[in-house]
Amino acid sequence: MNTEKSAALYARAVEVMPGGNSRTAVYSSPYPVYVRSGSGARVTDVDGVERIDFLNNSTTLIHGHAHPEMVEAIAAAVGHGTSFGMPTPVEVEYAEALSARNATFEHVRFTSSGTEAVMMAVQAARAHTGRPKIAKIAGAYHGAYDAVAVNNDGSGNLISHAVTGNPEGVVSNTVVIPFNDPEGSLEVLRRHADELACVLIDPVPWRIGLLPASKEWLDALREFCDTTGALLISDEVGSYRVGYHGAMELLGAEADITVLGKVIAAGMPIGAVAGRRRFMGVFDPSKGKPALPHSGSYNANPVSMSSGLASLRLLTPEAHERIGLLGEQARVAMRGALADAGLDWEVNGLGSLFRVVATSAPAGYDSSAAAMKALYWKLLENGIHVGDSGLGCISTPMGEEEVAEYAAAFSTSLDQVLAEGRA
Ligand SMILES: Cc1ncc(COP(=O)(O)O)c(/C=N\OC[C@@H]2NC(=O)[C@H](CON)NC2=O)c1O
Repeated sequence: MNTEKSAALYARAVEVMPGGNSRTAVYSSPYPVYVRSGSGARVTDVDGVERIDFLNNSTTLIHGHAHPEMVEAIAAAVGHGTSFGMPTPVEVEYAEALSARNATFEHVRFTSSGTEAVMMAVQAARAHTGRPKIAKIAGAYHGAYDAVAVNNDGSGNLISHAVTGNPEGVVSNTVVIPFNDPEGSLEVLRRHADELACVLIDPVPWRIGLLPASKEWLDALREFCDTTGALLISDEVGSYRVGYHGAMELLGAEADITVLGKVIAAGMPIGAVAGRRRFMGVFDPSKGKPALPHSGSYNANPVSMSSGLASLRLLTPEAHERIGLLGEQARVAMRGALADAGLDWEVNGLGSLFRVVATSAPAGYDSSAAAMKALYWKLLENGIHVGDSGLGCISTPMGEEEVAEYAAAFSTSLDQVLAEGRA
């Protein structure tokens, strides 16, 4: 596989950036493949190699690359100015459209990333309740905010290990609960009940396997929060795309506050906090100094707002259903290829999201992760881009042809990985 130009770019990058990188998720060893452009479901790298993009920037690009309606909306917005020290009409229009997506989105507020939206949702819960502690799922990822950068690496154990440098004063206010384990979760939550501001969950947490939350577990969390006054926060930055009204509605549950990002603008920087009025009131500056002041130079900038409005217009119930069916086709095809290869790996996901979970190391590989990384590179050689930890998704420009191409490449790449392990 020709990656000469990527190698040359990386050699320059390491001179001016730590490890030549600005985003851990896009680093690959020995160096990442650099992309030149994207169009629809396909991307072209700097060496001219075209691939079908099933990663879509960590599932953000639900309408693929350079969708004509998205480009038109963003270009028109840019032509009138990229940001202002005043609100713009499109912020109101987009807030109305987003609020209409779910009955619990009574009030919405915009940020420029999912990380910021998680941070503001947690701070809102702390401001509303006056309590310091938060609970999160063991192993789940919620972005870079230090209060949630605790036990977020997919390990799943209940030890509150944290990212390097996270101070004890932060880590001690974050407790972790076992995913989809009602009794185990309640045992932890009851121990901290009078100090808990919120229970923060991802209803389809990708780092611990991309399995959906069970109704039993969600009901147990809902009842705990109703009883103790802690807020139930659903972080749907990644999982919102599983249903027109979002993941919690699809799973038969309700959150007090929902965090959104990625697909709600599908390409421009975005984050959103959407919740019941009584909880969002901490942000309200119209009745004197707000309990929780919150600003950000690009919050609700008209380019992101226009991108968001275009994305929601394209995200119809029919579009959701179609990409959900294609997601299931991809999951079934991958399970068949793994069975044919004699591998016990899992294929999980919901709707248009999927993830291959390497559960064992094939012959010749010293870990399942090493085999997964080998599969990532083989798929790149075979014309497919998907996450190096197995995460992938369907975009609206895709059809059965792209899924068939993916299935064929997945089967071929799997055989090549196993053959190399045996060699
Ligand atoms: C549930 C959830 N909450 C918050 C965030 C942060 O949003 P962001 O600041 O807009 O990236 C995210 C962001 N990205 O998650 C997808 C994926 N998750 C990851 O763990 C990796 C990083 O490590 N491999 N990179 C990714 O982009 C998220 O999934």
